[in-house]
Amino acid sequence: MSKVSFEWNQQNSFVTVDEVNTYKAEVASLHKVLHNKTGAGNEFLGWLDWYERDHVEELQKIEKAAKDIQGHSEVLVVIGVGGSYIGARAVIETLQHTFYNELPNSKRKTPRIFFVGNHVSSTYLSDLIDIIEDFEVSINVISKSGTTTEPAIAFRVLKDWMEKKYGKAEAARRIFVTTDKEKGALKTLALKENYETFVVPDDVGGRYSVLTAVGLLPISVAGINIQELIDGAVVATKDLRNPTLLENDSYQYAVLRNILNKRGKSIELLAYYEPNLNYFAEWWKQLFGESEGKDGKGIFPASVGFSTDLHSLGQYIQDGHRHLFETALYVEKPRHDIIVNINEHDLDELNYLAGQPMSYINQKVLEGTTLAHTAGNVPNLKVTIPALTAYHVGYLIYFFMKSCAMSGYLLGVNPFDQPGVEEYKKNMFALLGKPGYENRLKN
Ligand SMILES: O=P(O)(O)OC[C@H]1O[C@H](O)[C@H](O)[C@@H](O)[C@@H]1O
Repeated sequence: MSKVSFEWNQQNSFVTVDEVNTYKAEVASLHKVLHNKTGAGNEFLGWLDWYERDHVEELQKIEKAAKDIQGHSEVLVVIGVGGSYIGARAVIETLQHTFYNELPNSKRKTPRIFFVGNHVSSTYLSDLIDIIEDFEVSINVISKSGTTTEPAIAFRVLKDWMEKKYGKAEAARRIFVTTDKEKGALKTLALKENYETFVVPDDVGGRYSVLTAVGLLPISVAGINIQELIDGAVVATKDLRNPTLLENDSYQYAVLRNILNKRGKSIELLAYYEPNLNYFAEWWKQLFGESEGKDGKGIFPASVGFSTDLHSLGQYIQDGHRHLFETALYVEKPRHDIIVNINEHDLDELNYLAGQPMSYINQKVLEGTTLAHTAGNVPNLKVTIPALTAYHVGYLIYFFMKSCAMSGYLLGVNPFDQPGVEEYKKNMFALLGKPGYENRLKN
């Protein structure tokens, strides 16, 4: 089976093999640091070989809960933010029908999935309640800490709404909690209310947790085969354990990023050509942004959807400030293809494309863009995905997580913490009058 692969060449990346190879020894040594778990953030390396361990029971428990939800619910509301939100959404949107929630019941056999608790918009929450009102609903509330404000507020409102709609006992049967195995407010509440619980492993940080219960329950409810996702991640775990730089795609990607960053290319654009990858790019942004953006360092991760953004941001990318490099996500085989038809009158002058599949045209968009952007001094890298299947997406997720760990270590930061995100929270708590924060804004 063909695999997810990272491709770069001197012509497009402006980096030579010799330059990459100067990192050979450092990468080999950081590989040991990573796998022997002796580096910064080593308490959060559970994901590194998580997939190879025996998770039969856990996956069965997730699949059973997903079946129950599918059986009695037309809607699943997923409450969470950051790593407790984006991963599940990324995988569902990547693998499911583009218009999944809009599909009529005859075409969508699994519940609609709505996400909330990832901001503090009252309009969104109230519109959500409006749209789910007449449906049978279940909730999966996800929070590793169990105390994050955004999901906590949404859950407080929706718990109340569920209890009014169903009564306490039936609401409890429809509320599924994913949190720490023993501590935190959500765990305490789950015990008190008798909610079914799923565990966020201690040694896996939020942004590395999509292929644990955090992402797998909503993904399974959406009808996606979670075993195939894990299978892909298992193969990636094996493939990307190779310490030799030029034989390890994830390490090459990490090195290329670091070389380009040192040359002042401080913004990376993840460019996707399938709209289904929109939320995958959001997941990738959290992964790299929170992992590397610290100590005054890091590449700012941004994303662009092509060809859409070629008609807006394309101008800047081609001609603006030269601090960009681009990594294309190329899907070799789309889920569906359409052949351009011939037209007798050819008023749109497209007959030269008649008989061609749209995927061929999309591929030429990518090739033309790569040529244009490299000519405009935007180095280009490429990740090829054979097809958007659960297996390949599982592989791709692991590829990026492994790259990110190595990339962070090469940069000299701890890729597994996120101290910076606490700042706004402390100010917000002080401004809201939360006890204990009274002195925060005094000077
Ligand atoms: O799962 P939770 O504890 O609710 O955390 C959810 C998210 O919020 C935090 O502020 C962090 O920035 C993220 O890394 C984390 O994924």
